[in-house]
Amino acid sequence: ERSTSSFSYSSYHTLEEIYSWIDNFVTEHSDIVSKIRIGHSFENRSILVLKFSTGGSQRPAIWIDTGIHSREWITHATGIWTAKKIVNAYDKDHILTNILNTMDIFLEIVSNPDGFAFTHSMNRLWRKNKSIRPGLFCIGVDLNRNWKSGFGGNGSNDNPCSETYHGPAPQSEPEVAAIVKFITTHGNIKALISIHSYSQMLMYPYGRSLEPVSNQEELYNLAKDAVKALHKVHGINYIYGSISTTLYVASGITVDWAYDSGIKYSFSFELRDTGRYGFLLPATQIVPTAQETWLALRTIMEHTLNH
Ligand SMILES: CS(=N)(=N)C[C@@H](Cc1ccccc1)C(=O)O
Ligand SMILES: [Zn+2]
Repeated sequence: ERSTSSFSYSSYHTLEEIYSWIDNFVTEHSDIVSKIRIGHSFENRSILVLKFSTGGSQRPAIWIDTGIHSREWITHATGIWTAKKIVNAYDKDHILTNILNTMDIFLEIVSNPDGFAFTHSMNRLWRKNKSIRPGLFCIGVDLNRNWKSGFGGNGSNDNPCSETYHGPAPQSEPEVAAIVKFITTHGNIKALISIHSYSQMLMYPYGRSLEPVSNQEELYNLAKDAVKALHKVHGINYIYGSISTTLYVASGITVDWAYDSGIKYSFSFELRDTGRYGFLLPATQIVPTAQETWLALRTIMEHTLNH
């Protein structure tokens, strides 16, 4: 259909539905949103990023990705709701308006399109991408272990059949290479937020080691403020801290690469829930989850704007 007015923000959608929503959304809000194709997936699907901008050129920017793990459907749904929230909040919410009057926001909703299509067609719990290589009879690389920083270290696996298989080399996967190229070429990304599910956690680097990052105190306090803002909405509790101390050691991850590339405000969310439904979170929780997550995202973006 031609407009987003019939699109349900409280339902899960297929890849095709999301891509056509993106086209309609950009058409309807062309004054503030544009679509950028930053690359293609292993199976040659387009990798699309929404750019929110009120002017300028090469403004300092915020990067947000959802759906790196294809089975984490709540993250794509939260990304879609957040896109709609940004266009509705501009000129109404003074914090978001201040952010967008100075910075751009880049939002990649389907960061693993091949895996996402596969969760709809064959295997709802598929996590990795769908890359295949001669001589290997297992499919897919974990796109949250394929980054250069700490590549191949503890908390990643060199077995292609593992759910945390890191791939043959850093950025070997086109889905990761596309983001690296975009962020490196842009050169003015000030914050990166990579959204996963589930566990209800807000974390920052490092994952690869227990060593604290240089601005650990600042990130800890920012995470605390963000989690407090989130809690106010529906009373949901998040824990927060560095990845390695809060969850487990994980190597070759998005936020470690971002941090080591100079993006000092790098965070990873684990959205709802804590295990009752897990990856199969009911659609009735999409809007509540997105509403509370927005307050945490806005807190991080506001801090980035002011520092
Ligand atoms: C349940 S899950 N796969 N989203 C957990 C996710 C935790 C994590 C997030 C960010 C950085 C490092 C590690 C992962 O293992 O990739
Ligand atoms: Zn994940």
